[in-house]
Amino acid sequence: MTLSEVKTRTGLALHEVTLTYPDGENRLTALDRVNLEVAPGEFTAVAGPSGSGKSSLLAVAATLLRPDSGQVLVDGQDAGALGPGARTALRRERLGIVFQQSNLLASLTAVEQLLVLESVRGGRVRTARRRAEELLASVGLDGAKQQRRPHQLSGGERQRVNIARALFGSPSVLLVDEPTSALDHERGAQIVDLLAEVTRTHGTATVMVTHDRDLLGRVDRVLEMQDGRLR
Ligand SMILES: Nc1ncnc2c1ncn2[C@@H]1O[C@H](COP(=O)(O)OP(=O)(O)OP(=O)(O)O)[C@@H](O)[C@H]1O
Repeated sequence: MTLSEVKTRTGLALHEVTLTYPDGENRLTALDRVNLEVAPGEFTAVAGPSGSGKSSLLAVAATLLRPDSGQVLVDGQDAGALGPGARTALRRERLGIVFQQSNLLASLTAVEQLLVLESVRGGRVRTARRRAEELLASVGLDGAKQQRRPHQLSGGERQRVNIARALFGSPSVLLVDEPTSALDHERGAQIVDLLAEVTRTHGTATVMVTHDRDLLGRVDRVLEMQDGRLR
């Protein structure tokens, strides 16, 4: 049994989360008493206008920003109650993050993008390589493409590598920021369908932030962000 199989998975919960930023003399409220629960295997989209707080919501859920008040629970663990080391461990072991901008390393092949995480963690290379290859194949990248560097892949293929990399640590929670912004409609739809599929097969509690309303029919639930409020 692997470590991931013994994880207790309850997904993501935000309770009454408020986040403010400094704004001259005042504070700007980016998140205003936000409540959100996403169960394992559930794919939730958060839509809303520019500046409504979507990226702030993801950053707080990713435990990268600490809210002014309220709780962020990942598999029932209160991120705010953890010290920096334990919070980093929580992020590494339970959270998968797909950023808007592909932040793949230019000099590494697709398979190495995943393995670099494993060498940081000190795992066994051969087992890790097999897992990386299987994951890349499962998101639609065949053997030859797994050996390509980012500039030799299309935007959609790079996004597939990002998704496989986010899944590599067997996360409970998958956070995805505007995954289709660099893609045309058809390729964007394929990426959202892929996210729906990995949410089912990997059982992740998935939250996707998006501007693209045409894609919202493909998710389990759509929530609207407006002026820092979620409904
Ligand atoms: N580091 C920061 N310092 C001060 N204000 C910020 C900071 N980051 C975001 N904001 C403000 O917080 C509010 C929410 O921003 P956020 O980036 O979360 O919105 P968004 O919905 O993701 O927008 P977009 O769709 O344009 O990416 C905005 O008014 C923004 O100007």
